[in-house]
Amino acid sequence: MVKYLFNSLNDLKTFKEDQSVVITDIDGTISEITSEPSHAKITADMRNILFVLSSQFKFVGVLTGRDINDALNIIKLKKIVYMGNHGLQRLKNGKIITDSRVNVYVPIIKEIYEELTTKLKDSSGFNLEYKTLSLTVHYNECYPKCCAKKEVLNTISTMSLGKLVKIVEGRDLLEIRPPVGDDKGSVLQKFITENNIKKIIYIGDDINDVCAFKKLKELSKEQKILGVSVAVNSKEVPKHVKESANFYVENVQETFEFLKWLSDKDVNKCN
Ligand SMILES: O=P(O)(O)OC[C@H]1O[C@H](O[C@H]2O[C@H](CO)[C@@H](O)[C@H](O)[C@H]2O)[C@H](O)[C@@H](O)[C@@H]1O
Repeated sequence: MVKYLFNSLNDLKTFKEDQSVVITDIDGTISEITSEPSHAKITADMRNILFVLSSQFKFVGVLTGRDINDALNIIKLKKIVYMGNHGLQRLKNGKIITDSRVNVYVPIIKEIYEELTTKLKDSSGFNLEYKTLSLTVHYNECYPKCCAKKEVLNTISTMSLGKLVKIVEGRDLLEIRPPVGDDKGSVLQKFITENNIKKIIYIGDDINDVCAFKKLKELSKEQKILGVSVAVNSKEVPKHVKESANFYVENVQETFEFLKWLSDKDVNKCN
């Protein structure tokens, strides 16, 4: 049963130590949702707390559906771990490493982007975010949203290249991705194994974060790690997303409060 995080801080004191890891999603988790994706940003306070935590903890990182350059532009911190395009891109020693399995799909994604742009140009509200390795079709400005989603799915089904890609639903969006690569759960698991992580917190708000929540539960149950997941709630967040996590906070501001609490070494201030 998911618990309100600020009633459960005692359970989380064990994470206030330098071997801990915090990985977070970006949109809706550490940055407020904006109707135009390119307007998303994090506050100076949020940036500061991520910076502080990155010098206290083993790792602090973001695992996002955004292109990694976009994530870098939003976060603007050198010391943290970046995993972009749902883990298809990673930043290592200042260089972007791309999962080589996607190379063959790059021109396919581009062609689908161009075709969709043409086919959806007379329908109002769609916003196409081209991310080289994937493509996001936002319909948050369409009305009704369910029809917009159907329109995109129907349009892709008429394209010959449509059969070669994977379509994944997110918060008022459909993502067109290569059929290779992993979900956020498998990406997180790989990261945990590669870095011998024993204590990890994952924070997210979207359907795509559920795999990460579930993976941490599974690995914790097998006693491989001590992992907790935190869902950032809002009226747009589907109930099952919140219920898949161990804890929830009510909004992005509470994510910040939680990160601040984690960075505070004085455990007596916890409650
Ligand atoms: O895994 P995430 O970091 O949460 O990435 C998921 C998608 O986030 C972005 O879209 C979401 O945020 C936008 C800005 O607030 C908002 O306009 C949109 O409705 C949300 O779905 C991003 O633009 C996508 O590329 C990511 O896949």
